[in-house]
Amino acid sequence: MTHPTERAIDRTRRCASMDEVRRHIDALDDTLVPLLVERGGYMTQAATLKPLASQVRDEARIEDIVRRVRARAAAEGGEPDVIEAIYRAMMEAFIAFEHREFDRLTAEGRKPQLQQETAP
Ligand SMILES: C=C(O[C@@H]1C=C(C(=O)O)C=C[C@H]1O)C(=O)O
Repeated sequence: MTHPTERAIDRTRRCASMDEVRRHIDALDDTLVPLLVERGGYMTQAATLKPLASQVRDEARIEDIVRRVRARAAAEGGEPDVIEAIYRAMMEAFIAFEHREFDRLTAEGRKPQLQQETAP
């Protein structure tokens, strides 16, 4: 259980101007974007490992992630509905990227072939 003083919401600084607000937002985006890029790298890995394009979108996994991040948002003093909306939009963008990666890797012949495709 997260200690109340360790919640993310409690790290938000009180600002006296919009300039200050935006400086804090820019600094957080400098942390967030590299993490999102790193997360995207796993879409390429997933595209390599999934044998079928129909496996790129995994509804059960999406709902597991939504459940998990909603709970984490609440524990951090945030809004579960806001975090869910961000995550659903992010995962749609990543699924589209994973489909592009799946197609690219297939075209480049860098995906392991399915058993039935390699059988004589
Ligand atoms: C990375 C995966 O592929 C897709 C992308 C997901 C994500 O962005 O977390 C989740 C589920 C899948 O629809 C996966 O199956 O885990």
